Amino acid sequence: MSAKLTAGPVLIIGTGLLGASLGLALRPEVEVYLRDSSPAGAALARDVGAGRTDWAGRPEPSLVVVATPPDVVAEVVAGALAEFPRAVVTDVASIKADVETDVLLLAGPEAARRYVGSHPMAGRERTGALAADGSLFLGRPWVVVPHAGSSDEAINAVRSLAVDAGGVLHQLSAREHDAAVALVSHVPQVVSSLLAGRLVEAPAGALDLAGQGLRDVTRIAASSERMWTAILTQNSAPVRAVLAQLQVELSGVIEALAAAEQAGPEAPGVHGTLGALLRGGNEGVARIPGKHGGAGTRFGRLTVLISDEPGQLGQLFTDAGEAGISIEDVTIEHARGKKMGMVELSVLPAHLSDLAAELTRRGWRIVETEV
Ligand SMILES: NC(=O)C1=CN([C@@H]2O[C@H](COP(=O)(O)OP(=O)(O)OC[C@H]3O[C@@H](n4cnc5c(N)ncnc54)[C@H](O)[C@@H]3O)[C@@H](O)[C@H]2O)C=CC1
Ligand SMILES: O=C(O)C(=O)Cc1ccc(O)cc1
Repeated sequence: MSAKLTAGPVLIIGTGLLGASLGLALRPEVEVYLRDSSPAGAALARDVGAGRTDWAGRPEPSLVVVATPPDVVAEVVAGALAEFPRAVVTDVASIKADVETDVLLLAGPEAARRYVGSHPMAGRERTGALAADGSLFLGRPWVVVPHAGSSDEAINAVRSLAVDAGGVLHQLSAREHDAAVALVSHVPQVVSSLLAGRLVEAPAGALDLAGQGLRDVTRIAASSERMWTAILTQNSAPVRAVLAQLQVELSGVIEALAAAEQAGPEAPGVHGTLGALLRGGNEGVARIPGKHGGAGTRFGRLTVLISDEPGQLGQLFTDAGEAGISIEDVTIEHARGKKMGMVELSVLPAHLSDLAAELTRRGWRIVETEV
């Protein structure tokens, strides 16, 4: 018996990162067909195991998932509604209101009863099937976005798809969705790109000093130009609204720094403005849900120096395991040009001092602990 709710076959149109990852997540229990405007793109997704390309003449898909770039999603959805008159059709585009309006216009209200938008909040900075990963959606929010005319059957099929892929269900209207992702996804992309853009002409000597902080806030600046220009222009009003708020606050910070420059660091208002900036950041970051989806868990962090030799990392994990302490997260930073690196282990704060003591006893060099 299939362990999935989705009966299939599922046709995935657009077999890049998202489409191929979804195929991998659904197979082998669900039969997956692949289609892409690039035959090489479809063949690549087939070769990574995301589904079959030789599906002509086989049973019609019961569900079509459109995973093309966002600017062509609406026309591809409308085409699928016409080509497969019994299938439910969804898409995974990062913006929803624009797509919904265009699908209703292109397909008409009757066919559009079989359309429900969706958006898995999971991705990577890389595109294409070679970067696909069947566990991409595990434990990540998956927003189901019905429109007023979506049928219950279509809504249930798309909710089942999200669950089968391992996602955590959320349901919002297209407008609610677009406002939410402007704040949590689209503006972060703009801010990350703006900051990373400042690095283009930075002296190499300055970049050599870069630490984890810069890497954290610029990771998504490596994202696809084509996809993100389409997302930003299709969600322009909500993104602009958040950026305008940032602009006001940024002007306040610039004014405070100008006052410090002219009248000294103790000039009236300077500490108040900068303190409010930092406090707001502390409060905001504490509200981001933890990796398991609940309220944000604050972990203690412990940084260990390791030499760049085979087996060091495995030994470190073994030693932590033997101390009976579960590692919640890990980041590794290699020291450029040196045969060593820093491993930052995140653990529950109550376990931090025990772990530090045990690792020190076993000969590890602890560089920093932070509650
Ligand atoms: N990359 C990410 O992190 C995330 C992306 N999304 C959404 O997923 C969708 C796909 O993004 P990716 O997989 O990253 O892009 P991608 O560039 O890896 O894949 C898109 C695929 O669609 C194909 N394609 C383009 N036009 C087509 C058409 N008219 N008909 C059939 N195939 C066509 C391309 O050849 C390509 O293989 C986008 O709508 C994006 O907003 C959603 C969540 C995360
Ligand atoms: O890399 C990350 O942190 C992401 O959150 C990726 C992402 C990119 C685009 C989306 O529409 C949804 C998720």
